[in-house]
Amino acid sequence: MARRLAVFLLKSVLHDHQSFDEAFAGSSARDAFAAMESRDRAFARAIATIALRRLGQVEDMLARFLEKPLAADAFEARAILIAGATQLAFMDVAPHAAIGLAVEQAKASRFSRHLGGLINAVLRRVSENKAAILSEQDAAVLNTPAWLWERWVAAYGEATAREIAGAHLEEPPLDLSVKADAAEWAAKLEGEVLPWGSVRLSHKGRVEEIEGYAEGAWWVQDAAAGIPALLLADIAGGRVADLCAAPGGKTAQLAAAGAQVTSVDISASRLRRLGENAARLGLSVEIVKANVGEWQPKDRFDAILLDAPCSATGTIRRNPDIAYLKTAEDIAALARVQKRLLAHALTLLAPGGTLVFATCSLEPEEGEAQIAALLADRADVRLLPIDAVELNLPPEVVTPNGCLRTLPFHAGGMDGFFAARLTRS
Ligand SMILES: C[S@@+](CC[C@H](N)C(=O)[O-])C[C@H]1O[C@@H](n2cnc3c(N)ncnc32)[C@H](O)[C@@H]1O
Repeated sequence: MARRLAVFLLKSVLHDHQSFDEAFAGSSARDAFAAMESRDRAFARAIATIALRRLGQVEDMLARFLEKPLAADAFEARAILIAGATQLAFMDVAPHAAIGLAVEQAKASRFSRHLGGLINAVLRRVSENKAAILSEQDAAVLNTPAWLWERWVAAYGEATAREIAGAHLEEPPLDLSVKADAAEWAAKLEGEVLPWGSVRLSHKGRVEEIEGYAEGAWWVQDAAAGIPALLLADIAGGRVADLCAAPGGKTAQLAAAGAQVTSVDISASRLRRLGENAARLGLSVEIVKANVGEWQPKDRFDAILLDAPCSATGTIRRNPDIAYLKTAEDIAALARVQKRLLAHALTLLAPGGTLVFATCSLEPEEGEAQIAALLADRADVRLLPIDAVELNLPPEVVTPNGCLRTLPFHAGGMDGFFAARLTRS
């Protein structure tokens, strides 16, 4: 059953272009997967996630033994082959189990029944030849879609692009943001406190079962995602707008720092989650459903955090499906949205106030270039440079002009984030 779910998840992402998390969440509502034990679901998730992290290598292996490419409508057989080869090459699953169950699954399906023999032959050859193939593959290049590889080489140089791609192969740790007493919680949970206050756990389990979850002592948030809110210093008692706020990781930080927070988002369902999260954490925030590009509050804000919608290529390590769901056109379209939201957000800032613009993208159009264009355009807007020492940040995450640029391999692994701190006269 685990293999069937893994194949369903791979088909959902690679063929139906659905997000992995949506497909995984939706799968439990399907009769076929409803009764699965959580251990099997976790194994299915592992197969599909590793397959997406290593997709280029896996497809390269398969192509070596397929006499001709599979027909376009053989997407189920393709997913069965990918799941099977992933188990053989990257999960140390016994060949008779990985191959036998793949063939069984194909034979039980009216779409793939006729390909059972081919699947058997190809997976056998993968199993026999995997060590030799792995030793000659260029994992970084193969596992990064070509258009992203070209962009990252252009933006960061080849050596850094290789480090980015390398980080995408690693299973990320679980990072928490803590309401208070990070050191105490790190000790209790046997984690470590990172210098800017996030707590990192190496062991994983169901988040809801970890001590402190139910009492609202902490929430899950990548260590890099925890930095933008810290850039708004001295906000206790101030009026702060968190724009594009749901599900509320940064809202929680701002509220825990003592600000009066107004959280704005366009999505009702995501705002519902924000409300639930704030309630669990015992934090009080004002929630507004609005389009940030048009929102007209009564008063201006002392501080604003705009965590704009973006391509999220900085989160590929946590969400490897993103590499196969996003396109270059998405980046251009999102950059236009960000420009509009940022221009409007600046109108909501009190003169002399501070605005942090953030995206979890590796693409300069959604970060460095966005801010360079704004500063060239607007004499009334100024960059307030970030000082790594001020927040105990590793020096490599601050750019020469004082913006935040984290990359997935920084600090033992973190999301790729960009942030700029601005003020308006
Ligand atoms: C990167 S996520 C925000 C994550 C959030 N800041 C956190 O820390 O938990 C971007 C959010 O922008 C919202 N969004 C997208 N376009 C919007 C718009 N025009 N106005 C308001 N919210 C928008 C999405 O619904 C999504 O929740």
